[in-house]
Parts: sequence; structure tokens; C-alpha cells
Amino acid sequence: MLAWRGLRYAYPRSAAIAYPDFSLRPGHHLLLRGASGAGKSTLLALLSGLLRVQAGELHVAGTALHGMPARALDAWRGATLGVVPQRLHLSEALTVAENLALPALAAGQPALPERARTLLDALDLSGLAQRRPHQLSVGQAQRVALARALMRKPQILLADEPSASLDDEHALHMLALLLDAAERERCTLVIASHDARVTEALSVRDDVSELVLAAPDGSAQAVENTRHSSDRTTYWVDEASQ
Ligand SMILES: Nc1ncnc2c1ncn2[C@@H]1O[C@H](COP(=O)(O)OP(=O)(O)OP(=O)(O)O)[C@@H](O)[C@H]1O
Repeated sequence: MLAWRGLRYAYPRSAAIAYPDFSLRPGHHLLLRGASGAGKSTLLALLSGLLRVQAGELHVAGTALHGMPARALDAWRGATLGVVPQRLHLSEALTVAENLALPALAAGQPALPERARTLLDALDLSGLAQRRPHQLSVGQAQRVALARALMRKPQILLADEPSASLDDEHALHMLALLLDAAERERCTLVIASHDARVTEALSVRDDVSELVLAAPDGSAQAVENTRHSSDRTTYWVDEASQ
């Protein structure tokens, strides 16, 4: 479902971020961890085709993204990925129902109101379809963003720092909702987080792999230690090579 080899990305006038080769076990979800600046957001942008692969191979949901033209990437992204961004990016000018319709409409597809209703019900948002984002609680807004990400039945659900700025109760609830949604919708969940509460909550699951990126500190050496246990895999990357 997710695999890359020799994957590197360099921003202009910056050293390349080199990612260790990785292949997600079938049926697993991915927790992407790492210090600030280690390259988590860059990796999410590569996985979602927002950044183009500069070097190496990247396979996401059965598609080779390396070498794919930008237009094809756009169409692939809309049909394959659901994204819950850290800042939810709900449109304030639109109602909840309209926010949910947006991904399909933007792709020239029908608005799928039935699908929206089903998701709103499943996420305990029934009755809020005509509200605007500023009329929602933080938790409700997050669930709307999750519903929007699920609208087109994605194969991969990406969540960037889903617990940021949430208290313990809401953070764990959001995590549970993501895992439930992934199970119900049969999609692979990719969570980027440096929240210890998320790590701890996911550590009891035997269907979550972790990829841990360390902040580059100037060392040019790449070191990868792979720790396997019977039911869990953690890849520790001590340095991103330059
Ligand atoms: N647009 C950009 N131009 C230049 N350098 C960038 C750009 N975006 C990110 N970087 C650099 O690339 C490296 C990886 O950044 P990235 O945002 O992927 O890290 P991160 O692990 O997501 O960090 P955080 O947890 O703080 O969000 C950092 O050194 C960052 O300064």
C-alpha cells in the first residue's frame, strides 16, 4: 500500500532530506513520528503528490508516483487520498454540507449528498449540516474535516498532527474516530504526530507500524535500526542523510 526506496527531497538551496527505504506491512497503518524539522510534513506532501518526487521511487496505493505528471497526480490524489490537515481548512463561507460537497464538485463529480448524510450520522454530526464552521465546537469542526476527507472513499487517509491543540479527552477521541473510520471505510491510516499521547495510545495496537525520523543535526551518516517484535514493527532512523 505504501513503499519507497531511495526517496530524497531537497528544497531550493537546502540539503536533501533522505528517507530510509520503507515498506508498510499489508493491513498496517502508519504512525510517522519525529522531531520538528525531521521531514514529516515533507513526506506527507510527497505521499499525497503535492510535492513531486525528485529522486527515488514512491508507491502509494498501488500507483508509482515518481515520474507522474502534475495533472495526473492531481486526479490521482482526489480519487485516492483523504486528508485531515492540521489546520482544518474548512471554508467559512460554506455550510458543513457544502464543505463536504466541495472535494467532489472540485473534481467535476456529483456532490453525493447521501454519502455526506451517512458520514455526518456516523460522526455524530447529524443536524449540523447547515451550520457554518464558526458555529461548531473544535471537536465538531475536526469531525467535519474527517467527514470531508472520507467523502470520496479514499484508499489512504492522512492525518497531520490530529491531536494538536486538543486536550487529552478530545485527542484520544479524535484518534479513536480516525481508527474507526479507517476500519469502517477499509482504508490505510497515515498519522503524522509528535504527540506522546498518540504514540502511547497506538502502542497497544498490533496493526500500526511506526516510522521515526530524527532531526538532522549535520551528520552525513544515515543509520537505520529496524526493531521487529512478533506483532509490531518500529523503524528508528537516527539521522537523515544529507
Ligand atoms: N518550503 C520550504 N523551503 C525550504 N525548506 C523547507 C520548506 N519546508 C520545509 N523545509 C525544511 O525542510 C525540513 C523538513 O521540514 P518538515 O516541515 O518536513 O519537517 P517536520 O518534521 O514536518 O517538522 P514539524 O514537526 O516542525 O512540522 C526542515 O529543515 C525545514 O526547515
